[in-house]
Amino acid sequence: MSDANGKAPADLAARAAALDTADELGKLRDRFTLPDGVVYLDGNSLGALATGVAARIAQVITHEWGTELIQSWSAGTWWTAPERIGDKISPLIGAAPGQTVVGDSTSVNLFKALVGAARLARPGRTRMLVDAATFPTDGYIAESAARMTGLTVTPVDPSDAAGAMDEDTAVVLLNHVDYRSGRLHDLAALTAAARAAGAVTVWDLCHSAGALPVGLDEHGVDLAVGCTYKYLNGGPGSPAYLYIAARHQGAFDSPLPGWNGHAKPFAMTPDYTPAAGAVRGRVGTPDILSMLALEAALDAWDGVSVEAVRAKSLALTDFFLECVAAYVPAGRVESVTPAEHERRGSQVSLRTENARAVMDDLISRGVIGDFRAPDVLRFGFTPLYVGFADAERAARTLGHIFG
Ligand SMILES: Cc1ncc(COP(=O)(O)O)c(C=O)c1O
Ligand SMILES: Nc1c(O)cccc1C(=O)C[C@H](N)C(=O)O
Repeated sequence: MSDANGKAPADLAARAAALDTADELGKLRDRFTLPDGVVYLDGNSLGALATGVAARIAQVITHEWGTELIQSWSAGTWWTAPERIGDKISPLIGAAPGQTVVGDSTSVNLFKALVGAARLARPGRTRMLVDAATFPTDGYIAESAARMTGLTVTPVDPSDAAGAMDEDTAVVLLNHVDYRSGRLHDLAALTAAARAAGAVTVWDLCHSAGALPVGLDEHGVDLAVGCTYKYLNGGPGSPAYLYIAARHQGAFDSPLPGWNGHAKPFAMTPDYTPAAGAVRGRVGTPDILSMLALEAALDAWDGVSVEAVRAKSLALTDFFLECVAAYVPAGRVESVTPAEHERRGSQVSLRTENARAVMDDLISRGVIGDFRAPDVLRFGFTPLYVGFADAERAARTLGHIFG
C-alpha cells in the first residue's frame, strides 16, 4: 500500500515511532489524563487535564472549603493566589516575579491593559494600532477602550505595524501568534519599534504562552495578557493573567479599581489607594476553584524548559506537514501557516473546501482538531502530551478522508 503521493505509510509510521522513542519530553504525557484512542490536537483551544488537578480540587472542596471554611481566605492559600500563581506562570513568559497577576478573563484583562496603556501613553497622541486579524474579542475591547480614552483605532497587519508606528501612536495591541493562521509575529522587533516610536505595547499571548519562549522582560514589553486554558492547561474558563512591567507599576491606573487591588483591602476605606506591584491589576474576589485548578495544572511544567517545548513543537509541526504532503492528494489542502520556523507558532492551519464537514469527519475518526471560519482546519500541537505518532495518524486519517 502506498499513499496518494507514493510514499509508504509504513515509512512515516516507523519514523514517528523512532522520533517518539528519542523524544525527551515524551514521558510528560503521563502527567495528563487523555481518553484512549484519541489524537488530541485542540490543546490550543482547551488544554488537556493534568493528572493532579482532580485530587487537588477535591481537597480544596472537602477540606479548605468544607472544613476550614472562611479561614481559608486568610490563614490558607486563597487570598494571595492571584499573585502566587502569576509568579508560577512568569518563567513561562519570561517575566521576573511580581509582574504577573492571575484573574478574570482575557477580555477583561485586555480592557484593563488597554485603558491602562492609554493612561500611560504620552499626552496628545491619538491612535491605537490594533492587529487587523486579531481574535475578535481583542478588537471589540480595543474599540471600546479607545472610545473611552479618546483614542481612535487603526487596524494594521502586524507585518506593516512597525512602519505604521509614529509620533501619534499611543498604544499598540498585537497578538504574538495569530489564532487562525498560526503566524508568529516578531515580538522583539515590534516591541523595539513601538518603544522607538514612544508607544505603549500590549501583547496578547493566548496562543504563544506555554508553546514558545516569549521573553517579556528581555524585550521590554509594557503590558501583556493571556489565557491559561490553552497551552497552560488550566481548564475550561480558567482565569487569565495580566503582566504589568515593573517600571510601569507605580503609574498603572486600572480602569477597574476593585477592592482586591487596594493597598489595604480589609481597611475598607471609601477612597481607593492602589496596591503596590501587579496586585493593583486585581479586581474582585478571585474564582478560587478555577484558580487552584490552574495552580495544580502548572505542576505539569516542573523541570520542563520552554525552549525544549519549542524545539519539539517545531519538529512536530514540520513532521505533520511532511505527513500531510505525503498522505493528502495534491491540491486538496493548502497550509496557511508559515513554513519558516521564525514565523510559525505551535499549530498548523490547513485551508480546504468544506472544512467544517472535514473536521467533523476527522473528529468522528478520533482525531480532534477544530474548524475556524470560513475554511480552516486547525491542528494545535501541545508538546507536553502530543507525540509524533499522533501527528502521523492525524495526517493519515486526513488522507483517508480525501482518498
Ligand atoms: C487571541 C485570543 N485572545 C482572547 C481570547 C479569549 O478571551 P477570553 O478568555 O476572554 O474568552 C482568545 C480565545 O478564546 C484568543 O485566542
Ligand atoms: N475560549 C473558548 C471558549 O470559551 C469556547 C470555545 C473555544 C474557545 C477558544 O479558546 C477559542 C480560541 N481562542 C481560538 O483560538 O479559537
